[in-house]
Amino acid sequence: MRPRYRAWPASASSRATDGPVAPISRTRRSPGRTDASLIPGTVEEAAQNCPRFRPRTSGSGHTLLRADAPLRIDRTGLEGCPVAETPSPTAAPRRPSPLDVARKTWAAWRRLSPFFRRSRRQLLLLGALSLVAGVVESTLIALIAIIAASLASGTEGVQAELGPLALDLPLRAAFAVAVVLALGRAGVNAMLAYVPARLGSQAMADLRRELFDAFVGAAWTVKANERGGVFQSLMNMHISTVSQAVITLGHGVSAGVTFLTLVISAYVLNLPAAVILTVTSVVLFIALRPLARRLREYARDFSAENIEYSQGVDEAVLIAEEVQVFGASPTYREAFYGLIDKVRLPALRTRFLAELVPGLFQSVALLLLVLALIAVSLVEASQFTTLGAVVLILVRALTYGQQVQSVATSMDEKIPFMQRLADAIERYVSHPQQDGDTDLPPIRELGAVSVDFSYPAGRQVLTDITFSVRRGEAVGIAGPSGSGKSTLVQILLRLRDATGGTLLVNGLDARAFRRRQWQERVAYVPQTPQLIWGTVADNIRFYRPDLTDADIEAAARAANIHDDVMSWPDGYETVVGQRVAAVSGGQRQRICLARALAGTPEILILDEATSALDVRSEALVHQALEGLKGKITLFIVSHRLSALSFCDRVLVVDQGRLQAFDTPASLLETNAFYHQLSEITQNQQGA
Ligand SMILES: Nc1ncnc2c1ncn2[C@@H]1O[C@H](COP(=O)(O)OP(=O)(O)OP(=O)(O)O)[C@@H](O)[C@H]1O
Repeated sequence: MRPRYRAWPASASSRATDGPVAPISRTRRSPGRTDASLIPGTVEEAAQNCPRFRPRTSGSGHTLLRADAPLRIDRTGLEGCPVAETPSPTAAPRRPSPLDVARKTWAAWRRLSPFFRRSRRQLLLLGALSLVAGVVESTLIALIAIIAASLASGTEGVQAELGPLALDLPLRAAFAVAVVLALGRAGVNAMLAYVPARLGSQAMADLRRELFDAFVGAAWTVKANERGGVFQSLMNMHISTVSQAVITLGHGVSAGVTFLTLVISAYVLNLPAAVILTVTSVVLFIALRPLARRLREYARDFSAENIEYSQGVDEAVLIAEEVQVFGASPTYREAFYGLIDKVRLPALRTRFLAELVPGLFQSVALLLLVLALIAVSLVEASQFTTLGAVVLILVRALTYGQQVQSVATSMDEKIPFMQRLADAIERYVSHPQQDGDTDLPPIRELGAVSVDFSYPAGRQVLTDITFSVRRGEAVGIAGPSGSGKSTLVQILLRLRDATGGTLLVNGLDARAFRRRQWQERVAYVPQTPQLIWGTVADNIRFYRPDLTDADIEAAARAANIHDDVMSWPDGYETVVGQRVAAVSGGQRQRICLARALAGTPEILILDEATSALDVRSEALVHQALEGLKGKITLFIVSHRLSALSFCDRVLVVDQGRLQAFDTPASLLETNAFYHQLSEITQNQQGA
């Protein structure tokens, strides 16, 4: 029996399912699996581990698996494949040694420190400002305490021993100094509020640029394997969280320095009280660390579930039209609600612990403060004025101590987001697009010699493909579904490199040539080209500012879309985009053809660009291609005889091998696939 293939709806991954097919994309990780007969992790991972599955991608972009025998998938995994390595149930996990912990902490810091590198100067500025704020505040607090004591005792002036300093001021002068200090503190406070805000917004913009550049510069293989919604979630939620982390760190530096300054002031004023305060804070900080560790675990779950959720949201937008037409089925609804619920619990736990830890710190700290004061009053009952100042400074210092604790808690909450962002940037940066360093000459001849290709986790998709195409030829690419046509196109576009053999340009290895020049000279129209939100002119120009309005119009004429554009009230200024009904599918295809032609390419590749069009739209595109024939080299992937018979020669690919490369007329006589295609077409036309 021939194995069957079927596209898999994303929502299906969350419910029990039977059948000989399984998705390898858009599936969910199953935490906490223990059953040795199931593979924990994504189905993609399962496919890599399990010889029963072979992956492929359909023309519609779905990634499918072929199973040799019926199997069952449910939300916990994939039944029937052995776990590659089953950990021994008796082996107790080794407790990490303090050295391990230190090493891990250092490694984690080294990964995360780049996020803060650019902020270092401003963090130093914050530290300096906080030092000033701390000194001003402790002086002000001590002065208030002393003035209050003087007023209570009815003395004219203000006299006190402030550690090594002896204070002797008239009351008015003391009031004036206090007002100046209070205003100064307000000024420093404003700066302390501004610097972290600036830090955060700067970090957000820098990180967005860095992630975008890393993504754009990454090899296509990495981007093609990225699950939907991941990049969006990284760009939005993760970067926002990391920028908040930078702000939080700024507040932490500020609170920490102010705390230390106040503690030092307390040391100067009253040593025993200060010692007790320091010990109290350190003990508290250490006692609350386990809770903070738990918080970090919850935050990690929160980050992971958020990615899943973003993926679901992304998909909800993609299939909005179908859902509108078919209605949201209870199963789809249930799957989406499942995503919402999966985020809810980690969000609840994370928020609860994030609020609980600082609150606990404050409550316990106040209790310990009372105990500390009792101890101090017993030791130094005679120095009531300085004792009053110390009490106020201690209370204030505890507020900053609590802020430091909440900063630590908040950082725990955010670190998993930072780790994930660092992972993604590393993933993109470590797989850059390869580039050549030779200038690309005019392309006289493009060919392949013994080209093989295998996807990383899959079988060989192309085998020993050899052909050569002269400049100006129109070449069709035909073959059954899954035979490797789109993969061959990706190699011609240099999106993927052949795993064996060579793509040749004028007899030289294509990898030697600069990619930028390749991109300028080799254009592409995919099956479902995307319009960007903007005018028709923007869409044709597509971020190439050197293209003039005349170039845009010429390309639109060549693509047979000019007349349509001119019939719209705003002409080339008509706003189009993914969700604008202003253009039909055929017009969209021709706008994208114009986009491809606007850069005056030497090679144009169309991957089933007319397969979704009606006969009239297809005829208009063919008319456009007719005008290009002989001027540029054309590669046209198509299942339609109308498109293929227009070509000079057709490459017939079957099961990854080149079956024939000949003129349409000869293929009709000699090639079974082409002949069959012709018969089907004739039957359809006759029907
Ligand atoms: N990203 C991928 N990872 C693993 N295998 C893949 C991937 N993309 C495609 N394949 C496999 O490569 C084979 C060829 O796929 P390709 O999309 O090139 O075929 P095609 O001839 O263009 O098919 P169609 O006419 O249906 O679009 C398929 O069997 C598919 O399973």
